[in-house]
Amino acid sequence: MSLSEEELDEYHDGLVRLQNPHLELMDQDILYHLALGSESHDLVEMFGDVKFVCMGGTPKRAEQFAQYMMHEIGHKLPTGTTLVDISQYSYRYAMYKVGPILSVSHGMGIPSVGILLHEIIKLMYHAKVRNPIFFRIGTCGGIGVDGGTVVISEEAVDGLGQPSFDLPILGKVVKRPAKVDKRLMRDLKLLADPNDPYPTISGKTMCTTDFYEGQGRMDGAFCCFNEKEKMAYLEHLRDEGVVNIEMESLAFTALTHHAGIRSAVVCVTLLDRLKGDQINYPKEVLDEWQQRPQKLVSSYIKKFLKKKGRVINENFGNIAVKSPRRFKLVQQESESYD
Ligand SMILES: O=P(O)(O)O[C@@H]1C[C@H](O)[C@@H](CO)O1
Ligand SMILES: O=c1cc[nH]c(=O)[nH]1
Repeated sequence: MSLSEEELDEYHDGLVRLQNPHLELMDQDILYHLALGSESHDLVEMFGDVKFVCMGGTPKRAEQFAQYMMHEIGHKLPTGTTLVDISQYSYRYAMYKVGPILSVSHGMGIPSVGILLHEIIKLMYHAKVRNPIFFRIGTCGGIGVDGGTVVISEEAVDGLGQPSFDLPILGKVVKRPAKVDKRLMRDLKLLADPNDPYPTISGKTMCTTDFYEGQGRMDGAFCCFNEKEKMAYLEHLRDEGVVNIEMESLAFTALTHHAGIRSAVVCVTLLDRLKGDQINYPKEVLDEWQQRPQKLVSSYIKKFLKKKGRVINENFGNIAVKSPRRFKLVQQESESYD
């Protein structure tokens, strides 16, 4: 059961609550896929000032977003240090911290983002983070919209059009509603720059468990339908209000909502699926497109920090830096951003 609005309101302190009584009984909690632990690391010291958790599929995007945000908020690293992947020894996900921003890769698909969310939500809990906001910054296929369009998800549905994340647990299907935070979604929409040479729209996102047949593609190793059937399906999706298809929004919105964490999904379309299956734009074009959702999320973060009286162009919080022997944290200025 998710926390109701009233229950959330009771938690004035904004701390992340876990709905798992068993964790309290454990001596330590090993966040295995992040290469972190509640006893081996001082998680409050390392992550206590996090306000934004931004996720995308690839390690490269996580690093690029961290570098970009470093520039955008004027975050300075101590002389002689570089940004490091805090989770590099997990060999699974990549994670960078830039002041109040965590930039993490989630891999492809619901199982991968689901595992990461369990551990990141526990990380928020152990670190005593208050009121964090999560973003998925991704790519997708558009339905009736050109490549390069930025899509903010209004709702997420599965491949059968159901707005819930259904997970078999102990032999029974547990349904968790895939709810987008409407206020966050509207705030993001208002931040779209009318001078951008590309549209920013919102709509229904379909989240599939496959990139090929599951998204109605005919260019996979297998295909069990013909062009006419495919087009009828994609046009049906369009008529149902689906504007894009990707592979993580369902678990992302459902698990953040279940944890009482505000979240939004912002993806760029890499093609219009009504026009084809293959992504054949030049790499430079695709790279530029992938920066578009980052720009929107950056506008939100910068506006938020300004509103909270945090001056852009100052150094923020704790950052992970490389030391000759091991990662260590350099304490700069510990602040909370709730
Ligand atoms: O965030 P990314 O670009 O990984 O999102 C989509 C959905 C899948 O993870 C992947 C398929 O190419 O891209
Ligand atoms: O078509 C696409 C493009 C990116 N990601 C997807 O899941 N589908």
